[in-house]
Amino acid sequence: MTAGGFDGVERRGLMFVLSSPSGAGKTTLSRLLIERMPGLKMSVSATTRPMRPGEVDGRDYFFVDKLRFEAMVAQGELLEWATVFDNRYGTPRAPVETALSAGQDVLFDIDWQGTQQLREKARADVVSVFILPPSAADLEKRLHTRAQDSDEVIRGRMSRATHELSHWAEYDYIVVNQNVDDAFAEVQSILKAERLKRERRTGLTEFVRKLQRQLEK
Ligand SMILES: Nc1nc2c(ncn2[C@@H]2O[C@H](COP(=O)(O)OP(=O)(O)O)[C@@H](O)[C@H]2O)c(=O)[nH]1
Ligand SMILES: Nc1ncnc2c1ncn2[C@@H]1O[C@H](COP(=O)(O)OP(=O)(O)O)[C@@H](O)[C@H]1O
Repeated sequence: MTAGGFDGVERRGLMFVLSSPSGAGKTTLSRLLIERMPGLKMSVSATTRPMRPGEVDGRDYFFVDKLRFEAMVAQGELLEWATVFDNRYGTPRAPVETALSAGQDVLFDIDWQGTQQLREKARADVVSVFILPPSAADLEKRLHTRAQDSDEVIRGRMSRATHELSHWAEYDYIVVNQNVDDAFAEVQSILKAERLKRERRTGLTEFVRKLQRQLEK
Protein backbone atom coordinates (compact mmCIF):
# COMPACT_ATOMS: atom_id res chain seq x y z
CA MET A 1 0.00 0.00 0.00
CA THR A 2 2.49 2.65 -1.06
CA ALA A 3 1.20 5.91 -2.44
CA GLY A 4 3.27 8.50 -4.21
CA GLY A 5 3.23 11.58 -2.00
CA PHE A 6 2.48 14.88 -3.74
CA ASP A 7 5.81 16.22 -2.47
CA GLY A 8 7.84 13.28 -3.76
CA VAL A 9 7.87 11.32 -0.47
CA GLU A 10 6.32 7.84 -0.73
CA ARG A 11 3.55 7.04 1.74
CA ARG A 12 0.91 4.43 2.54
CA GLY A 13 -2.62 5.08 1.25
CA LEU A 14 -5.24 5.80 3.90
CA MET A 15 -8.87 4.88 4.41
CA PHE A 16 -10.86 8.06 5.07
CA VAL A 17 -14.22 7.36 6.71
CA LEU A 18 -17.17 9.75 7.04
CA SER A 19 -20.10 8.71 9.25
CA SER A 20 -23.09 10.60 10.63
CA PRO A 21 -26.76 10.31 11.39
CA SER A 22 -28.68 10.15 8.10
CA GLY A 23 -29.19 13.66 6.69
CA ALA A 24 -26.24 15.35 8.44
CA GLY A 25 -24.39 15.81 5.15
CA LYS A 26 -22.03 12.86 4.47
CA THR A 27 -23.02 12.50 0.83
CA THR A 28 -22.70 16.25 0.17
CA LEU A 29 -19.26 16.43 1.79
CA SER A 30 -18.09 13.21 0.09
CA ARG A 31 -18.98 14.55 -3.35
CA LEU A 32 -17.08 17.78 -2.69
CA LEU A 33 -14.04 15.84 -1.46
CA ILE A 34 -13.97 13.61 -4.54
CA GLU A 35 -14.34 16.66 -6.83
CA ARG A 36 -11.68 18.73 -5.14
CA MET A 37 -9.11 16.38 -3.64
CA PRO A 38 -6.86 14.63 -6.18
CA GLY A 39 -5.70 11.16 -5.21
CA LEU A 40 -8.93 10.29 -3.40
CA LYS A 41 -11.27 7.61 -4.70
CA MET A 42 -14.82 6.89 -3.48
CA SER A 43 -15.61 3.38 -2.30
CA VAL A 44 -18.97 2.50 -3.88
CA SER A 45 -20.96 0.24 -1.56
CA ALA A 46 -23.37 -2.54 -2.42
CA THR A 47 -26.84 -2.19 -0.92
CA THR A 48 -30.18 -3.95 -0.92
CA ARG A 49 -32.08 -0.68 -0.39
CA PRO A 50 -34.18 0.68 -3.27
CA MET A 51 -32.62 3.28 -5.56
CA ARG A 52 -33.64 6.90 -4.86
CA PRO A 53 -34.62 9.28 -7.65
CA GLY A 54 -31.46 10.71 -9.15
CA GLU A 55 -29.22 7.89 -7.96
CA VAL A 56 -27.18 5.94 -10.49
CA ASP A 57 -26.33 2.24 -10.19
CA GLY A 58 -22.56 1.81 -9.94
CA ARG A 59 -21.99 5.48 -9.05
CA ASP A 60 -23.96 5.98 -5.82
CA TYR A 61 -24.29 2.31 -4.91
CA PHE A 62 -24.33 -1.08 -6.53
CA PHE A 63 -28.01 -1.91 -6.10
CA VAL A 64 -28.34 -5.65 -5.56
CA ASP A 65 -31.03 -8.01 -4.29
CA LYS A 66 -30.77 -9.95 -1.02
CA LEU A 67 -29.63 -13.14 -2.74
CA ARG A 68 -26.75 -11.42 -4.53
CA PHE A 69 -25.75 -9.68 -1.28
CA GLU A 70 -25.70 -13.02 0.57
CA ALA A 71 -23.52 -14.48 -2.18
CA MET A 72 -21.08 -11.56 -1.89
CA VAL A 73 -20.84 -12.17 1.88
CA ALA A 74 -20.38 -15.93 1.42
CA GLN A 75 -17.64 -15.46 -1.18
CA GLY A 76 -15.70 -13.01 0.97
CA GLU A 77 -16.19 -10.21 -1.54
CA LEU A 78 -17.01 -7.62 1.13
CA LEU A 79 -14.43 -5.89 3.31
CA GLU A 80 -17.16 -5.11 5.85
CA TRP A 81 -20.94 -5.14 5.89
CA ALA A 82 -23.84 -4.21 8.15
CA THR A 83 -27.61 -4.00 8.36
CA VAL A 84 -28.95 -0.43 8.50
CA PHE A 85 -32.67 0.49 8.36
CA ASP A 86 -33.53 -3.18 7.58
CA ASN A 87 -31.31 -3.06 4.49
CA ARG A 88 -27.86 -4.54 3.96
CA TYR A 89 -24.89 -2.37 3.06
CA GLY A 90 -21.34 -3.53 2.35
CA THR A 91 -18.00 -2.43 0.93
CA PRO A 92 -16.70 -4.41 -2.06
CA ARG A 93 -13.16 -5.46 -1.19
CA ALA A 94 -11.45 -5.57 -4.61
CA PRO A 95 -11.78 -1.89 -5.65
CA VAL A 96 -10.47 -0.73 -2.26
CA GLU A 97 -7.42 -2.98 -2.45
CA THR A 98 -6.75 -1.96 -6.06
CA ALA A 99 -7.00 1.75 -5.25
CA LEU A 100 -4.77 1.54 -2.17
CA SER A 101 -2.11 -0.44 -3.98
CA ALA A 102 -2.23 2.03 -6.88
CA GLY A 103 -1.31 4.77 -4.41
CA GLN A 104 -4.73 6.32 -3.89
CA ASP A 105 -6.59 7.14 -0.70
CA VAL A 106 -10.11 5.74 -0.39
CA LEU A 107 -13.18 7.58 0.93
CA PHE A 108 -15.92 5.61 2.72
CA ASP A 109 -19.46 6.78 3.52
CA ILE A 110 -20.29 3.99 5.98
CA ASP A 111 -21.93 3.67 9.40
CA TRP A 112 -20.33 3.02 12.81
CA GLN A 113 -20.60 -0.77 12.42
CA GLY A 114 -18.59 -0.68 9.20
CA THR A 115 -16.09 1.76 10.70
CA GLN A 116 -15.48 -0.62 13.62
CA GLN A 117 -14.83 -3.48 11.20
CA LEU A 118 -12.35 -1.44 9.12
CA ARG A 119 -10.59 -0.32 12.28
CA GLU A 120 -10.21 -3.95 13.41
CA LYS A 121 -8.68 -4.84 10.04
CA ALA A 122 -6.40 -1.87 9.43
CA ARG A 123 -6.26 0.41 12.49
CA ALA A 124 -3.19 2.39 11.40
CA ASP A 125 -4.61 3.16 7.97
CA VAL A 126 -8.11 4.30 9.03
CA VAL A 127 -8.91 7.98 9.65
CA SER A 128 -12.49 8.49 10.80
CA VAL A 129 -14.63 11.63 10.90
CA PHE A 130 -18.07 11.90 12.49
CA ILE A 131 -20.32 14.62 11.05
CA LEU A 132 -22.84 16.24 13.41
CA PRO A 133 -25.85 18.31 12.37
CA PRO A 134 -26.11 21.69 14.16
CA SER A 135 -29.47 20.70 15.71
CA ALA A 136 -32.23 18.09 15.54
CA ALA A 137 -34.50 20.60 13.79
CA ASP A 138 -31.86 21.14 11.07
CA LEU A 139 -31.46 17.40 10.65
CA GLU A 140 -35.19 16.89 10.14
CA LYS A 141 -35.40 19.86 7.78
CA ARG A 142 -32.54 18.44 5.68
CA LEU A 143 -34.19 15.03 5.44
CA HIS A 144 -37.38 16.75 4.22
CA THR A 145 -35.65 19.10 1.77
CA ARG A 146 -33.74 16.18 0.26
CA ALA A 147 -37.29 15.02 -0.57
CA GLN A 148 -36.26 11.51 -1.43
CA ASP A 149 -37.85 9.52 1.36
CA SER A 150 -41.44 9.10 2.52
CA ASP A 151 -42.54 10.66 5.84
CA GLU A 152 -42.46 7.19 7.38
CA VAL A 153 -38.89 6.54 6.23
CA ILE A 154 -37.88 10.00 7.54
CA ARG A 155 -39.42 9.20 10.93
CA GLY A 156 -37.40 5.97 10.98
CA ARG A 157 -34.18 7.84 10.12
CA MET A 158 -34.84 10.46 12.84
CA SER A 159 -35.45 7.83 15.49
CA ARG A 160 -32.28 5.99 14.46
CA ALA A 161 -30.27 9.22 14.66
CA THR A 162 -30.05 8.96 18.46
CA HIS A 163 -28.49 5.52 18.15
CA GLU A 164 -26.04 6.65 15.45
CA LEU A 165 -25.10 9.70 17.53
CA SER A 166 -24.16 7.53 20.51
CA HIS A 167 -21.08 6.33 18.57
CA TRP A 168 -19.51 9.78 18.12
CA ALA A 169 -16.72 9.15 20.64
CA GLU A 170 -15.32 6.24 18.60
CA TYR A 171 -14.21 8.65 15.86
CA ASP A 172 -10.87 10.46 15.44
CA TYR A 173 -12.44 13.80 14.42
CA ILE A 174 -15.82 15.50 14.90
CA VAL A 175 -17.10 18.11 12.44
CA VAL A 176 -20.34 20.11 12.89
CA ASN A 177 -21.91 20.67 9.48
CA GLN A 178 -23.61 24.03 9.95
CA ASN A 179 -22.35 25.69 6.82
CA VAL A 180 -21.29 23.36 3.98
CA ASP A 181 -18.27 25.43 2.94
CA ASP A 182 -16.90 25.57 6.49
CA ALA A 183 -17.53 21.87 7.12
CA PHE A 184 -15.88 21.00 3.82
CA ALA A 185 -12.82 23.13 4.67
CA GLU A 186 -12.53 21.31 8.01
CA VAL A 187 -12.81 17.84 6.50
CA GLN A 188 -10.32 18.82 3.80
CA SER A 189 -7.83 20.04 6.44
CA ILE A 190 -8.11 16.73 8.28
CA LEU A 191 -7.29 14.78 5.11
CA LYS A 192 -4.42 17.09 4.22
CA ALA A 193 -2.89 16.81 7.70
CA GLU A 194 -3.36 13.03 7.88
CA ARG A 195 -1.55 12.64 4.55
CA LEU A 196 1.48 14.28 6.16
CA LYS A 197 1.62 12.03 9.26
CA ARG A 198 5.17 10.76 9.74
CA GLU A 199 4.18 7.09 10.28
CA ARG A 200 2.39 7.01 6.94
CA ARG A 201 5.30 8.54 5.03
CA THR A 202 7.27 5.38 4.30
CA GLY A 203 9.69 7.22 2.02
CA LEU A 204 10.87 9.72 4.64
CA THR A 205 14.04 7.91 5.73
CA GLU A 206 15.23 7.67 2.14
CA PHE A 207 14.21 11.28 1.42
CA VAL A 208 16.08 12.64 4.44
CA ARG A 209 19.15 10.47 3.72
CA LYS A 210 19.27 11.95 0.23
CA LEU A 211 19.04 15.45 1.71
CA GLN A 212 21.88 14.61 4.10
CA ARG A 213 24.06 13.32 1.26
CA GLN A 214 23.41 16.56 -0.62
CA LEU A 215 24.33 18.61 2.45
CA GLU A 216 27.56 16.66 2.99
CA LYS A 217 28.85 17.44 -0.49
N1 LIG B 1 -21.38 -0.50 7.19
C1 LIG B 1 -21.73 0.11 6.05
N2 LIG B 1 -22.59 1.15 6.10
C2 LIG B 1 -22.90 1.74 4.91
C3 LIG B 1 -22.36 1.32 3.68
N3 LIG B 1 -22.87 2.12 2.70
C4 LIG B 1 -23.67 3.01 3.31
N4 LIG B 1 -23.69 2.80 4.64
C5 LIG B 1 -24.43 3.56 5.66
O1 LIG B 1 -25.79 3.22 5.61
C6 LIG B 1 -26.55 4.32 6.09
C7 LIG B 1 -27.74 4.60 5.20
O2 LIG B 1 -27.30 5.04 3.95
P1 LIG B 1 -28.33 5.59 2.88
O3 LIG B 1 -29.48 4.65 2.75
O4 LIG B 1 -27.59 5.92 1.62
O5 LIG B 1 -28.88 6.90 3.54
P2 LIG B 1 -28.14 8.24 3.98
O6 LIG B 1 -27.72 8.05 5.40
O7 LIG B 1 -29.19 9.24 3.81
O8 LIG B 1 -26.95 8.45 3.08
C8 LIG B 1 -25.57 5.49 6.21
O9 LIG B 1 -25.23 5.64 7.59
C9 LIG B 1 -24.39 5.05 5.41
O10 LIG B 1 -23.18 5.62 5.88
C10 LIG B 1 -21.45 0.21 3.69
O11 LIG B 1 -20.94 -0.24 2.67
N5 LIG B 1 -21.19 -0.35 4.89
N1 LIG C 1 -24.63 22.52 5.79
C1 LIG C 1 -25.82 22.28 5.20
N2 LIG C 1 -26.79 23.20 5.27
C2 LIG C 1 -28.00 22.97 4.70
N3 LIG C 1 -28.32 21.85 4.01
C3 LIG C 1 -27.39 20.90 3.92
C4 LIG C 1 -26.08 21.05 4.50
N4 LIG C 1 -25.36 19.94 4.23
C5 LIG C 1 -26.17 19.11 3.52
N5 LIG C 1 -27.39 19.69 3.33
C6 LIG C 1 -28.56 19.13 2.63
O1 LIG C 1 -29.16 18.20 3.52
C7 LIG C 1 -29.66 17.06 2.83
C8 LIG C 1 -29.00 15.79 3.42
O2 LIG C 1 -27.62 15.80 3.09
P1 LIG C 1 -26.85 14.46 2.61
O3 LIG C 1 -25.50 14.91 2.18
O4 LIG C 1 -27.70 13.69 1.66
O5 LIG C 1 -26.77 13.71 4.03
P2 LIG C 1 -26.36 12.19 4.40
O6 LIG C 1 -25.55 11.64 3.26
O7 LIG C 1 -25.57 12.32 5.67
O8 LIG C 1 -27.64 11.47 4.62
C9 LIG C 1 -29.36 17.28 1.34
O9 LIG C 1 -30.51 17.81 0.74
C10 LIG C 1 -28.22 18.31 1.37
O10 LIG C 1 -28.23 19.12 0.22
